Amino acid sequence: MRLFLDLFKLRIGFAIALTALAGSMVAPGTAGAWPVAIVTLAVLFASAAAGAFNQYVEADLDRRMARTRGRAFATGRLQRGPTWLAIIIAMAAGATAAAATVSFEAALYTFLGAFTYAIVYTVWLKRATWANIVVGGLAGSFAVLAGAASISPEAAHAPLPLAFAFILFLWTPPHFWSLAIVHREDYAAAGIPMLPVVAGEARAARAVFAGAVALALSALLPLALGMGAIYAVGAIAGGVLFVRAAWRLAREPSKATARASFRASLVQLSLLLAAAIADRLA
Ligand code: HEM
Ligand SMILES: CC(C)=CCC/C(C)=C/CC/C(C)=C/COP(=O)(O)OP(=O)(O)O
Repeated sequence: MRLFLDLFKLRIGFAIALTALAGSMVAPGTAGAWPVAIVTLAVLFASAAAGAFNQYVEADLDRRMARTRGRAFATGRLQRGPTWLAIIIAMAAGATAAAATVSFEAALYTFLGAFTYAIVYTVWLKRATWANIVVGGLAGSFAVLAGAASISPEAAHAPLPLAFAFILFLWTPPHFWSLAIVHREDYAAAGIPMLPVVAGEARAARAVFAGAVALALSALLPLALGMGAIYAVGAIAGGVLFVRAAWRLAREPSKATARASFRASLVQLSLLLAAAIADRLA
């Protein structure tokens, strides 16, 4: 069970699936429960495939980092080879095909989300530039658009889904840079140019703070586009929480303040997505 959760990064998968569900809820129009359920599950499976692919490709890196040393491909508990590659590709293809039964756009964005994480971020950018995560953040944006496309092809490009896609894009860098400060030595040892490694802890901490402020402000944008009071409470509470944690990190960069900022990013996103869904159900 533990192996399964870790191999497919299922906790992250559930967050991505919740993101897609929120995308479908804020999209204009209504559809049956089926298309929404199919696309939400397709995003979960596509994310699982991309997460397993990431570990398949990074077995060498994972062995050099304390946090990831115990992963199945890194320890050799699972053998790298054609069988696992086939399973991973089949999962991604199956997820994209399932989304295609709903609409071309739903399939396109599900595919692009997994492709951005698995290929653009993991293979092309992660080892090459500190901006890896800025581009990689588009993966979360695609989850929003995939969810919105479960309502109708045009719904994915309506103002509210686009606003939430933008919010996810802004969310990812301060989310990840907080954690990268905690594990800076790990990334340095593995030779990965994450921001705290190339720019130092203090500048990375200031970037987290600036990112959290931009995020908290952008989270207000949906209020101008029709979201109501329930969303306002979740977006403002989450924003205040994350900005406060990021401020403490910027003032006093340390592993403890960075860990608190990472946790605050997860609470902020959960509050924002849950509030968006509740607002639409109310
Ligand atoms: C390319 C962009 C991203 C990067 C590089 C990134 C990086 C990370 C890392 C390194 C962890 C540590 C978890 C582990 O040990 O596996 C993590 C945790 C987490 N991330 Fe992200 N993340 C990204 C995007 C996202 C997105 C878009 C979401 C959700 C919408 C998300 C949700 C989460 C959650 C829920 C956790 C906690 C999981 C746990 O406790 O195991 N992340 N992230
Ligand atoms: C629409 C759709 C299917 C979207 C899926 C996108 C997705 C799963 C994004 C998550 C990105 C992520 C968990 C990165 C982990 O970083 P890392 O792999 O560098 O972390 P590590 O050091 O723990 O391996």
